[in-house]
Amino acid sequence: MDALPGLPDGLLARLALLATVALVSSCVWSYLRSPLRHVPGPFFARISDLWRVGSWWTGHAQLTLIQLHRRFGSAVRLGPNMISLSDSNLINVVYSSKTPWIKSDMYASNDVVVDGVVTSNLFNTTDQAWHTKMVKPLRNIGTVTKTLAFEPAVDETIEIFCSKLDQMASEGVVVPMEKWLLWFAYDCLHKLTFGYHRGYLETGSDVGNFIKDAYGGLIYFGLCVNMPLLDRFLMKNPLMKPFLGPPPFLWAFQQAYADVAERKRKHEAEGTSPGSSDFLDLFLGARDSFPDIVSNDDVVVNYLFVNLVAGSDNTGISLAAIVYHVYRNPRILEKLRNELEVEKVNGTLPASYRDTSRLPYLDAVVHEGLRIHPPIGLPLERVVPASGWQMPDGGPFIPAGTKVGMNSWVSNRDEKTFGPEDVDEFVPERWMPRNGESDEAWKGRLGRMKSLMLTFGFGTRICTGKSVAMMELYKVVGTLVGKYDMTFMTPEWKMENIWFVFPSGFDVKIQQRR
Ligand code: HEM
Repeated sequence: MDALPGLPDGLLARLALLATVALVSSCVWSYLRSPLRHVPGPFFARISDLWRVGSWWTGHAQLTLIQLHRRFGSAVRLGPNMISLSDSNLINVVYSSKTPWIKSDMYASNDVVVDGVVTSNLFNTTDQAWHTKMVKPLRNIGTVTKTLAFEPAVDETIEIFCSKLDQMASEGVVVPMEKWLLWFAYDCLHKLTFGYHRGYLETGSDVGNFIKDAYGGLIYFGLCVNMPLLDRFLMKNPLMKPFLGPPPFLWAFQQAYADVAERKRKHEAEGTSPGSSDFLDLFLGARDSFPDIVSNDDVVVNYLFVNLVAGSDNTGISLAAIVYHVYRNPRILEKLRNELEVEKVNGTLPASYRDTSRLPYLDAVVHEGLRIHPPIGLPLERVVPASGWQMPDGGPFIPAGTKVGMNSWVSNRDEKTFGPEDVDEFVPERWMPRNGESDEAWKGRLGRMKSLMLTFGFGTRICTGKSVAMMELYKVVGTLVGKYDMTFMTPEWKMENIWFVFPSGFDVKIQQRR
């Protein structure tokens, strides 16, 4: 083969040889000399992150990881510099609030580049000081009282959802339930964020392809999470700019800026102050309490957008998981209906948050769904701090800079915390008092399970939308179970793990109960 024009004869071949030698040496070093060599794991995972990319590619990386932990134990080497942990007690160490370990570089591929500037958000930032500052207004907003102010908007969305279900029930059509629950979650959070529905439920479709675009972004994120180097060669590479097109969600960002401007105009014209019926008003109000943080419209739009993207798929998938498992188990469905009837909660539908959140069996069902099918299906990575970390129970010393993560699909199946019932099965009874268990012992066990379930994250980076999400889950599950029967049209649903574990094939015919 001729040398490339401009390159001396043979230089290309020598460069290729040099690169191969460097790569092979790094693999051999990684395998033989790495300080992590005593942590067991698949052979290829020890030498290259490509092993993780391959596992992700299959679409069921969470199931592979469960199997790996059952084979190798509580610590598994997932990459040359990455360890996965399964012991739910270690959540308190890795995600501790007191001395937080920072998020790893896997999150950086979620940054967007706008006009050449890399922009982070609350979810993906690895800058702990910036996060501590930016999260303050949200912590203030996420109180239970503020969440209750959102309830009428959730009710309105449930009513639209039920009117569509009533219509589909009377037509006898097959309902792809996981899609409708996703549209519910997107519409509900859009209403809570901007004060109006985007129209997913009304039209029964993905308006403006927002959900499809979000899915495309997640595929990219999920790929780079496993090998962050790829992001530096792709999206964050200036040479790739001509091939990338406009930044994702450009039109949705423009719409968000227009919504903020319109709301400010409205308050000015009417002489009103921002209230608390949606996040947009809450953030405009937060400008007074946190003027140095919520300093301009860019910050407000950043908060609103991350809410929408971080919260919608998560809630839709969780709803689908809970509803699927309940309707697949007639015994559980019956027991839940009895509780709703005895407590007279199904007298008023949509079921109220105050009524539904105090029902122990509904609470058990919701937590069991969140435990067995958490929406996020890859480890939440953190970096071991400068002091290094001595693993417990005679494990090896893990040096500073190592990436360590827990996957909630794995830690939520930790038998020590969530057993002795079969941890792979949907058994809400694990959250209920056992025969002969005192009230005090049950409450202690319940509190421990709830605090060690990783579905919403933990510590300083715990989900800021948890109380809003829980309100949606209790109310929607309470309402559906009270109002509808479902007949399954497929033997089983399928799952695809790209970062979120999306279900498909939850096809049912529905009948109104009354
Ligand atoms: C069942 C539903 C939900 C689940 C399971 C869930 C789960 C999570 C998890 C695991 C994290 C932390 C990820 C990490 O450590 O890397 C997170 C962060 C976040 N979630 Fe959620 N989420 C849900 C709903 C929501 C909703 C409804 C909202 C908005 C109202 C929301 C907004 C956020 C934000 C803004 C963050 C970043 C927080 C920070 O780093 O300070 N989430 N969520």
